[in-house]
Amino acid sequence: MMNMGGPSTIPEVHDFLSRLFHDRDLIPLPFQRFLAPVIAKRRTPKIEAQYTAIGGGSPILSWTRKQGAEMCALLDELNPASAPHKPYVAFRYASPLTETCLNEMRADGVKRAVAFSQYPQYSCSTTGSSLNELWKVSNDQGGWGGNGEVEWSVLDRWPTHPGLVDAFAHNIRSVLAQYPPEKRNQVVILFSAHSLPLEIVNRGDPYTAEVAATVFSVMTKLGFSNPWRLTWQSQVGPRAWQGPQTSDSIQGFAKLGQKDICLVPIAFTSDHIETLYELDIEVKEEAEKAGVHLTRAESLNDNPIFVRALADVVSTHLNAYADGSIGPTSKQIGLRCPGCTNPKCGRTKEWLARGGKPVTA
Ligand SMILES: C=CC1=C(C)c2cc3[nH]c(cc4nc(cc5[nH]c(cc1n2)c(C)c5CCC(=O)O)C(CCC(=O)O)=C4C)c(C)c3C=C
Ligand code: FES
Ligand SMILES: [Fe+2]
Repeated sequence: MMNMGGPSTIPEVHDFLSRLFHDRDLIPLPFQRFLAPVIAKRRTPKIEAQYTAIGGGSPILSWTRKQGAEMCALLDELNPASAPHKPYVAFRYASPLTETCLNEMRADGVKRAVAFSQYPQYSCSTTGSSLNELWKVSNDQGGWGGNGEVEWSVLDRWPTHPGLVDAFAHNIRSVLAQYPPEKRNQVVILFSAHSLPLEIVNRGDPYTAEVAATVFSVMTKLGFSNPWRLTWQSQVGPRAWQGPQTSDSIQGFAKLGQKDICLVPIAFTSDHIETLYELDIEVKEEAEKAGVHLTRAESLNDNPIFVRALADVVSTHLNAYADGSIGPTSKQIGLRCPGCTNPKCGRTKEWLARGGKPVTA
């Protein structure tokens, strides 16, 4: 289960930010090795305060472990032929890192594994970075797992999986049910996803289109019961990012007289500072000042519909792989972005297409 991860405790915040700012797949900086530590150090107090405000750390590891355990219990029933199934967590910027994950798999003698991205929508800056890291750690000198020790397949995206869409629709309906019937279908459903720098969007990154696909599937499931928009949050730094921004959009709607808004975080499946701090504290305060009554759909976390969806995504993949109707990767992952200049992408994708085996002469 691959994801970015988050600091479970306050003392882990600095190392989390340091790894994040060192990642050239996420943020290519000039003089990265010198600038990354400086920016990470400067940003640490602010981010520590945010994690303190949400209870002293990111809940992502505990949610991921719970999701993994429940998903595998379901998988043992659904796919007895490949049982027992066991979840391993590989975070990009926080513990447990890819290295720890592979060491655990090695100790357990794992021979078959699915690299399962926990980002439903694919971006080269998120899932792509995690896969590049998997290549690096498993292929580096002394690394394990990248030379045929493990038969790998990849679940790189699942933006419109019916179970995922159902889980989002269920959480939205639960919030709408709290409104009086005469207001219920007037509430604006405001889907909010983490933004991307426009350089990445314009390189041809699939993320914005896949997020829009999730949103459209959820609205289809809801029978287009309400007006809706997709907006983008959490931009950092001076570069241009995909807009419109979530907070600006709420202010814009307020000016237009639209004062009932229900926020839906659509590109991350567990709670994290961007829901618990940015949306629930910062954005909510600004909205209230503008006279907007803001509600939020719960994150998917351990929603049973969502956990069943995770099991179904994997089960369907295992069956299709076993009967030969799919290979180790999706067709889509083989196609690099038209503007890609990152040699790591090519190397990782070729290795994954071989199911994690070395090149044979
Ligand atoms: C699908 C989700 C995410 C995308 C896409 C994404 C892209 C992206 N992020 C940054 C920079 C930062 N992100 C930070 C934290 C953070 N990012 C996401 C998700 C996505 N990011 C999450 C869930 C979190 C919080 C982790 C948690 O609490 O569990 C941070 C650190 C916080 C801060 O300093 O503000 C930075 C920096 C870029 C540049 C980027 C696209 C290239
Ligand atoms: S940046 Fe998208 S494939 Fe390299
Ligand atoms: Fe981010």
